[in-house]
Amino acid sequence: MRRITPDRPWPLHGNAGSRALEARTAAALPPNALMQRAGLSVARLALALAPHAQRFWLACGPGNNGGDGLEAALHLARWGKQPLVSWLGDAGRLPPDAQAALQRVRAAGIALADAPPGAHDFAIDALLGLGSARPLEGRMAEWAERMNSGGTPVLAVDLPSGLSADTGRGGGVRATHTLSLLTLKPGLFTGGGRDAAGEIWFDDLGADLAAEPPAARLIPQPGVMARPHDSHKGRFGDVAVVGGAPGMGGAALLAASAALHAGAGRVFCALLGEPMPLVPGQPELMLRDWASLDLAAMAVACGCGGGDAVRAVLPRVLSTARALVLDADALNAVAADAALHPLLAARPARGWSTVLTPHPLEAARLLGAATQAVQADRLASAQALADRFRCVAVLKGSGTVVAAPGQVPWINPTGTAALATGGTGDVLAGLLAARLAAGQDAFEAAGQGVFLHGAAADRWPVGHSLTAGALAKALSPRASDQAGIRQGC
Ligand SMILES: NC(=O)C1=CN([C@@H]2O[C@H](COP(=O)(O)OP(=O)(O)OC[C@H]3O[C@@H](n4cnc5c(N)ncnc54)[C@H](O)[C@@H]3O)[C@@H](O)[C@H]2O)[C@@H](O)CC1
Ligand SMILES: Nc1ncnc2c1ncn2[C@@H]1O[C@H](COP(=O)(O)OP(=O)(O)O)[C@@H](O)[C@H]1O
Ligand SMILES: [K+]
Repeated sequence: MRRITPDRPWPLHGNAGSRALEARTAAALPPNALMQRAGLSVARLALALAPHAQRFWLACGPGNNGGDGLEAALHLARWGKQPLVSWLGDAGRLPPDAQAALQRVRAAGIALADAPPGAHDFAIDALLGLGSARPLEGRMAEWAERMNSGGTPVLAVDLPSGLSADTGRGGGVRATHTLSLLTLKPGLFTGGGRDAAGEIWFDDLGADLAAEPPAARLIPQPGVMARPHDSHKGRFGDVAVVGGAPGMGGAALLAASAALHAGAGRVFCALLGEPMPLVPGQPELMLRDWASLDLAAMAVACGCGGGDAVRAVLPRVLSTARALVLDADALNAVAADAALHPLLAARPARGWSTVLTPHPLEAARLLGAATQAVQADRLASAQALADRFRCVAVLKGSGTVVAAPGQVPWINPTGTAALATGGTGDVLAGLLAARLAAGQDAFEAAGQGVFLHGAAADRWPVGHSLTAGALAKALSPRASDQAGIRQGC
């Protein structure tokens, strides 16, 4: 068992993959062994998290997730703790493993209540796991609410009850810790999952994770891109930011600043239709008329604050830029103008890379769907975007998803709601363009870029508000170096 950190590209398995691995693992073990392992693991983590707690409330549901809770109660009782078991199952309809656990609990003389205890020191949520099929209601909803408002730590068994393993939708219990069993589930890391799950722990219970293809992977900590002594600015590539329509120049300048701080060799900025401003404090930026830029020789970030003006430049951008990040108004223009789609679709055949960086509303426009539908299954939505436009799609938000045709999607474990402030998306676009300019593969650049963008927010000092301008400056490779980001992926 271990706490999950982004030290490797952890495979994530959804409901079907987890069930397949469960069947495979259980088949190689004596009856009930898997659930007994699960129960022991839950009890050990509960004890480690709260060594001085006495009263452990175990809220156990009607299936095997409840069975895990019952097995945990047996261990806690053996270790001299007081297990307070509330159970809302039906003995006649229990699956066999949970039935065996119930008999063992009864044989041990542990009482089963049909209501929560009056007081407890620690709560274990074993109401629902993979079998969660509909929103919590009735007693289950009441018990979940009791855990949420109980003022104690809450350890969710396998999943916070009500949360979809596949999508991170739904929910009910808001755990402080989740012990994911057999597999790590994508729903823990995206959408509502990160808020519901708290700190994530994992026990594979002996499963061979490689035996089942993952639905996604967690982005691991990238290594620092080496800058050899014998190098010059040409080696790190040129970035051009094309955007910043009247009144929105700041967005383009933020992207340009991010590209600069992320290590691009030279950064050009073309503001659409606005007189050339001076950029105080950022003299390194080269402000140019967009028509004068040799887009074929640069990585281009297009659309940051582009307004309607970006529509006019997109045909040339799409048919000349070899490495391209499309953000914000460029995405809205693509969504609104089907005539641009063939230009976008023609890019992969020319060996050119494209990264789309929509937030959920922009993704919804591109897919012709509602934002809610996009958020309801973020992995599927990102994959649909990638497949439709044959590019790398970065669906932003909590647990950003990075998808590409024929690839296992990434989910980003870094970043917080501190990023929910104007301009941080422009910063991401500039950062990704800098990585493309350095010659990185687009899928890898997108994955590593979103990781570093979120990581910069994660190490933001408490009490200092995060602004996009300051975030851009915190992207320097040395800043992540100081935070110990050294391992390769
Ligand atoms: N079979 C085994 O030996 C093992 C099972 N494991 C556990 O088993 C879990 C999966 O077990 P199950 O497939 O039995 O599923 P669950 O225990 O998650 O729930 C299934 C039951 O809940 C009911 N249900 C679903 N949604 C409900 C709702 N909103 N309100 C009320 N009832 C609802 C279903 O009708 C069904 O009776 C995993 O998440 C994991 O915790 C693992 O620990 C590994 C070992
Ligand atoms: N709650 C959150 N948790 C993690 N990351 C977030 C959260 N909210 C926003 N972000 C990140 O902040 C950035 C915001 O981008 P975007 O919505 O395009 O903002 P803007 O258009 O103002 O630049 C994205 O990288 C997104 O993933
Ligand atoms: K649970």
